[in-house]
Amino acid sequence: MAPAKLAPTVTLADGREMPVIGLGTYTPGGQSGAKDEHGVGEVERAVMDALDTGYRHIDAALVYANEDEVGRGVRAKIAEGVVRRQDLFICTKLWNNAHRPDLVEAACRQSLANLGLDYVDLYLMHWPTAFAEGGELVPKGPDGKVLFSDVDILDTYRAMEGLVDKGLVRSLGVSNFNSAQLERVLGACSVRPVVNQVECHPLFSQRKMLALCARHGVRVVAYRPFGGKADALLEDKTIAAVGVRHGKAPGQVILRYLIQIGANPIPKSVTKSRIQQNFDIFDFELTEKDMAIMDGLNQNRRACLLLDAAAHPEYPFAIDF
Ligand SMILES: NC(=O)C1=CN([C@@H]2O[C@H](COP(=O)(O)OP(=O)(O)OC[C@H]3O[C@@H](n4cnc5c(N)ncnc54)[C@H](OP(=O)(O)O)[C@@H]3O)[C@@H](O)[C@H]2O)C=CC1
Ligand SMILES: O=C1CO[C@H](CO)[C@@H](O)[C@@H]1O
Repeated sequence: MAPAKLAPTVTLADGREMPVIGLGTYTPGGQSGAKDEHGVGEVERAVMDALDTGYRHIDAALVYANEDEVGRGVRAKIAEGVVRRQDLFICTKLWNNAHRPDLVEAACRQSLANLGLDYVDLYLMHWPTAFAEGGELVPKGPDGKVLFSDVDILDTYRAMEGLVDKGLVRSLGVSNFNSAQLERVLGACSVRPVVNQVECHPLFSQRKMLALCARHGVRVVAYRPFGGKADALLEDKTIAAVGVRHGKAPGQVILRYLIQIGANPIPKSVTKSRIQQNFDIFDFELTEKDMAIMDGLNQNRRACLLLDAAAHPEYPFAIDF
């Protein structure tokens, strides 16, 4: 097989390189997702298709309950000689029920065991909201309310810093942090967070977060780049019209837009043709006029509300950004 053409990379604040686009792996339902006739899970297959296509950046999380599939896909392509571990950028995330400092290393080791890898390139605090520690991913009381914990985000982050010293993790970052939470970490850390992974798409373009992150040398990784089903961005006529001028599909216009505003999208797909389409965005550029049209779609509207944490004192979306 001819070597795949790779995506450009951005240099993170710690000097490491991150491919500007990654593959998302969140499938509602996680591991229970479809398997093919050979018993290969849809996410495992998607990861293999993505690596064949040229993706080198994969976004995973413990809570997606499919790190094992991600790992199998990655290891299969390493074994085939399609990729080398050192050329990959694998991200995974610490879940809310393991924020207590003494639990952080075990949670990271669990992710590494699930993935079958010795280290990840990026480890994120998934949400800034600690849940009650222990077994359940979303622990609930008898009244059905989510049980929280009062572990401070700085204590969790400091424990994550220890993972870098131990070689389990190359870079650190956060996710779903608002401006105050991000600046608090930046003001107190010894290992700087290089990424804040947040929702970002044409309806929620995150210009303020992008500007803040740029000032601090933090990259914005754009999750839910297509805005979610309810928003039907992929069927939006304005975006489609921009695409027609470039011979590109709406999804490609959206991904290009995100990259041109300085965000790094991680579109999820388990469909080979879409995985390929989403990667085929490096042969065109949106013009200033296209960008103005796309900017005009912003409604400051989130799709991902993290409702399980809505009553948490650190709920991130209670302030402007
Ligand atoms: N940090 C956080 O809190 C969060 C992180 N994430 C991360 O971001 C990733 C992406 O976000 P996600 O919520 O999955 O949503 P996306 O915006 O990536 O949308 C995924 C959906 O779009 C479909 N799709 C993908 N490409 C195309 C295409 N070219 N044409 C038409 N349809 C397409 C997929 O279908 P199909 O798969 O069937 O092809 C799937 O239904 C996640 O997978 C996860 O890794 C997401 C949410 C929160
Ligand atoms: O990463 C994630 C994937 O999507 C979920 C549902 O919207 C989020 O809750 C979560 O943060």
